[in-house]
Amino acid sequence: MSSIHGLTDGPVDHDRPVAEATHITKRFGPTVALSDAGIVVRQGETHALVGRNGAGKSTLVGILTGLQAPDAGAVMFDGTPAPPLGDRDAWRQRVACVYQKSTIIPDLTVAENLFLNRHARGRDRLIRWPQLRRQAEQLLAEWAVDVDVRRPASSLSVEQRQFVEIARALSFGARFIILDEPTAQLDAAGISRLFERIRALRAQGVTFLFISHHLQEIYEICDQVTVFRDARHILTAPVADVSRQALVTAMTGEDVTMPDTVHAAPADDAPVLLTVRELRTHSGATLSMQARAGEVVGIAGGGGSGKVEVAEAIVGLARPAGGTVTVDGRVLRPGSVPDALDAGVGLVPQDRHREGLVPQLSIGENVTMTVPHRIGRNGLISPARRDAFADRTIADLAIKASGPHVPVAELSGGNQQKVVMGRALASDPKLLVLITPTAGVDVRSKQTLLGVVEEVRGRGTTVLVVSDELDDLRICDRLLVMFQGRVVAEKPHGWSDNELVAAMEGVDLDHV
Ligand SMILES: Nc1ncnc2c1ncn2[C@@H]1O[C@H](COP(=O)(O)OP(=O)(O)OP(=O)(O)O)[C@@H](O)[C@H]1O
Repeated sequence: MSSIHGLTDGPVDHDRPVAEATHITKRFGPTVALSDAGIVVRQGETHALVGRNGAGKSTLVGILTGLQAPDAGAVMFDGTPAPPLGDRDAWRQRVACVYQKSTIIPDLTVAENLFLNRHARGRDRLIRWPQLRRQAEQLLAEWAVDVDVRRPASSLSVEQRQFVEIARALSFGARFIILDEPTAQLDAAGISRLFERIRALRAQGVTFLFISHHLQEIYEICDQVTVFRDARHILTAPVADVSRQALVTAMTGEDVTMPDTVHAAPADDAPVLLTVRELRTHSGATLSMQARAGEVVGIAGGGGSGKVEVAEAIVGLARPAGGTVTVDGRVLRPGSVPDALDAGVGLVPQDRHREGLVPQLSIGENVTMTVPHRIGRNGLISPARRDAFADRTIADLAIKASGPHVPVAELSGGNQQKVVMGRALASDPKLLVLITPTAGVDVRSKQTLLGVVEEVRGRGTTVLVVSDELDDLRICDRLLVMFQGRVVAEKPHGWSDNELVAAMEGVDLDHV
């Protein structure tokens, strides 16, 4: 196995480029994902890469990590040309990317994941388990990661998994780490712990490329920012020199001012559409609530609050331990998504990779999957009607794609999320349940998606927004704030960000 390295010898040289990609062009069929674009990341900095969905960020990451070859251009590490694509070990010593989607193997222990394919073996070629475990413990201790290496990787929280992946990258010798939307699934406390870790490693000379759609995070943790737009490099500058407005303008190419959300509350006499009675999840979270037609209700809460579990129980993604859900007078069959869909529920699940989409199928097939009756008759689907339906979705949600036939797998992450939303809306649902709907979605697209909510509620749809994102929650008429499995506060529209954040952390500002 390779030895466990200490950190870079000598002082950090802030002028030294650790990674450089120059004049990169990359095409996928007719799509130009990168056009003569590039980036220079210097030692010890935390460099933000931002851009709208489909701007080319993930494509650049694929090229910087040697998973994809550019059609033109070059990659250098520490001033020397990148290794050949096939030499994975050499790439691993230079760069690693921690993705939103885990790359560790759930059925293996943490120790096995850390030393996958570099097991300590004796002369008899047998794996030395005690030695392997000790090495894993030593490695995590070196990077101050407090995780029991005997645990199966599947039992790690997102935060622990990311720390393990960072430690694994460092153990290969890489001192340049790409974090691809690392905060997307973390709560506020998890984000501050991640940032502390980044700061500590940066002080030791580790360089980060940080991809995020949360611009405030970039101001908090990054020194430099690079903006890509439509496959091109637009600017690179110190974060301190770029205002938020200038950043958004660079990303969108237009001078945009964020409109104030117009808030239209539902009529007082609107009928109750959703009743959740003593719903109990297997993890012990409980919820009782009602929502009226046209009402937008938020279920807010941090990680471990139980908000996602109760939402999944409402829509049938998880079987509840008890309680009932009634939609427009119909009691839903517990744990049955088909029954919920049939009763008029539209759903944006938390994990689009697992529950959301069939990646090999086209946009058209995905958005019309739950509404075959809308695009055909007697079991025969009309491709023309399907295309027309999908074209409308593409236009309404500003999905960046050349047409309805494009397989969803070829879309950027944020655009995939919009397809999930399109599918949820396809049935004109009576109840729309959105679980962290804007994860991975760029600033402008967020406005589009949240604008759609405003529109459907105008047509009488009840919307449940399940999130810890203040932007998502701001559109709600009222919020139920969950903490440790219980609703601890209810807030009518007009709450302050501070009181909401405090309530999500379990602190009631009225009583401190
Ligand atoms: N394997 C592929 N096949 C075809 N097109 C692709 C493929 N991967 C990416 N693209 C296209 O390349 C363009 C850039 O996509 P990329 O994933 O790099 O964007 P991104 O900036 O990471 O977006 P997001 O913020 O949504 O993740 C998009 O138009 C996308 O549809």
